[in-house]
Amino acid sequence: MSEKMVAIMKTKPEYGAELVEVDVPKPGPGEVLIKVLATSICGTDLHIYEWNEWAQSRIKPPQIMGHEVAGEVVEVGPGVEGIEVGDYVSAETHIVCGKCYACRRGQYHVCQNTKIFGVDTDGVFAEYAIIPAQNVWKNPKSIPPEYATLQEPLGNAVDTVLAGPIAGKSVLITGAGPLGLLGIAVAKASGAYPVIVSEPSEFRRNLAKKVGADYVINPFEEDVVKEVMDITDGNGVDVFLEFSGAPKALEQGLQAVTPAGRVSLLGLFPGKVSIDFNNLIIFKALTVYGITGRHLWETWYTVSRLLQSGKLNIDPIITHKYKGFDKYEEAFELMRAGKTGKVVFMLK
Ligand SMILES: NC(=O)C1=CN([C@@H]2O[C@H](COP(=O)(O)OP(=O)(O)OC[C@H]3O[C@@H](n4cnc5c(N)ncnc54)[C@H](O)[C@@H]3O)[C@@H](O)[C@H]2O)C=CC1
Ligand SMILES: CC(=O)[C@H](N)C(=O)O
Ligand SMILES: [Zn+2]
Ligand SMILES: [Zn+2]
Repeated sequence: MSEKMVAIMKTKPEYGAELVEVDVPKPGPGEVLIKVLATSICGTDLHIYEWNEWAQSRIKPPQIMGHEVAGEVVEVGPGVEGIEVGDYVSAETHIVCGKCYACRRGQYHVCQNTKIFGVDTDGVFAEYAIIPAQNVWKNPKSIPPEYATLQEPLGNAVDTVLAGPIAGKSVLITGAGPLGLLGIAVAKASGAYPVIVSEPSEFRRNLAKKVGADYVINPFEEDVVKEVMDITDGNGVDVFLEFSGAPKALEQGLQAVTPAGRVSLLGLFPGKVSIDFNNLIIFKALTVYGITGRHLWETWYTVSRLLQSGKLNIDPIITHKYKGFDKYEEAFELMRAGKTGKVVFMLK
């Protein structure tokens, strides 16, 4: 193994990133070193690349980017047990403390001391990467690296879709970005029908149909609520899954969900949102879930088994696969333009 490696690094507190050559890191106590086989871009990486307000408040350059990964363990640090050189792994991004009130209640996804690797530490957009041993997830060889790297965002989609009963339920999904597209795949694999998707981008509405959406709506040109009512004989949908972070979509979904229906909210809104709570939530007796991260480790088992079942139609979602990191600027610009589903860097 060479002592140097290539990495995509946020080198400066400004727009963009650089492809740099750095030392291959050594795993410390409780850490493993992996050779990266595949890694994929998350919307959060785009925020860091664009250097938006949130990124400026959280990221401390210089720092290697990226947090979605599949790789092979090449070195194990002192004190690590149960992980061997050669293991094929992915990683949970939330580094949790195990000591806080949330962790002690088993609610690790809302650990009050969460650190996120690739956000608060060096990440995985590199030939090799350090992963805390407590965050390592072992993959079966049957899951190819380009799927295995998507397990982390698939976990967000699984927690959103499967927060309540879904088989045989009518569903509205607002937002068919990478996460909404994964949500469509999970909903269809889980027996939902019809799955109605509201998405302003034609490119992404077409992707939604390829993934299995039964109906697609352009919210900028059609009346979402009317379309949903027409499709559901005036009843509304049983389940509303919000993946856009658009306040208008939230309001439309709350109007379109049937009384006593279920709502899962994953999308992050640009700021405070004004909602008619009395008429859209309380008098409709809705069950509303806030979704963040992944339940550890239950969600990872669900994601892995869904992938192994072969029922998740995620091939159309992987719209761009790059060999190595050389075209990383093109990848980020295409993502920024909304012209992608998931973008994967293959390093095998
Ligand atoms: N809660 C959590 O743990 C996490 C939340 N997120 C959030 O989930 C959301 C989805 O993530 P990505 O797919 O990566 O985001 P994205 O920004 O790529 O996709 C959002 C989609 O919503 C669409 N959209 C915009 N306005 C709309 C409207 N009025 N109606 C319907 N669709 C509309 C956009 O065209 C876009 O395709 C984002 O807000 C992201 O910040 C992402 C990761 C974790
Ligand atoms: C911050 C992230 O983007 C990450 N995917 C998460 O689930 O927290
Ligand atoms: Zn992410
Ligand atoms: Zn904790």
